[in-house]
Amino acid sequence: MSNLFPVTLEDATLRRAGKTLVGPVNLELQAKGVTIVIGPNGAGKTSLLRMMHGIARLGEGSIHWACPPEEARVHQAFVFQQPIMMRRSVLGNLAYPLRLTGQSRSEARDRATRAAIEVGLGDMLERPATYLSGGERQKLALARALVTQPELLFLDEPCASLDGRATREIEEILTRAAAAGTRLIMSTHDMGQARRLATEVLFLLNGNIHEHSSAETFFGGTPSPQAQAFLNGDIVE
Ligand SMILES: Nc1ncnc2c1ncn2[C@@H]1O[C@H](COP(=O)(O)OP(=O)(O)OP(=O)(O)O)[C@@H](O)[C@H]1O
Repeated sequence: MSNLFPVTLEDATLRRAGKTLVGPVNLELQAKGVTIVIGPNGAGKTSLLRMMHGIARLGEGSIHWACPPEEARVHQAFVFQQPIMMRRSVLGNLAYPLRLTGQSRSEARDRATRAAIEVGLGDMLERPATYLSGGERQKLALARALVTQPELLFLDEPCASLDGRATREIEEILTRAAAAGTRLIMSTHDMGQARRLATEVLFLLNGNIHEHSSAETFFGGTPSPQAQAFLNGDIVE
């Protein structure tokens, strides 16, 4: 069970160059589940995730975690659409964050090896991360994010440029992480993926949350008219 939740956003707003990218957002997220963030291009999905994680500095309003903010920071991780790899082996990429938390070289190596096996990279331990395929890189990025056992994991379209097989494998890893208690907040353009993973949905329009509902309500036929239009593939503005 997470110590970070509930998290409450009060009029949280992100601005850049005089433009409001997202907000004011008022939202409370509970400790359990998989929150899928969807909406048209430019609706503010990435901006919302970055603002919540703290990579993008809040302009106005506030974000309250159930624990001190420094603690909340330590217990969360972020996976980007384009994974950033260190110029090290698969094992080196996975061991590095563990070394930063103070684990000994051999502890970090053992844990990193298990983490690689868990995501199906067990036979590539010594391969330079820069030699990996797109799907393998994203699995490594996920393993690296999960290896320190975060309570909350943000993911920004992690399967955007992956084929069906890699997408399925990533979804299996995410499903296992969620079952093991990691709270997931993830944006996607793939409505099939949203249906497969979501327990609740945040539907964004024009930088704001237009709808926050359970996956059952959202996909079960009773979303708002704009959300229904989006699900139908209509252009929504
Ligand atoms: N650093 C920035 N400076 C100025 N404008 C930005 C910046 N980052 C994003 N934007 C703008 O903010 C809006 C929201 O962008 P964001 O990437 O959050 O949307 P999104 O829903 O994730 O879009 P997509 O589905 O296309 O990835 C867009 O109009 C975008 O052009």
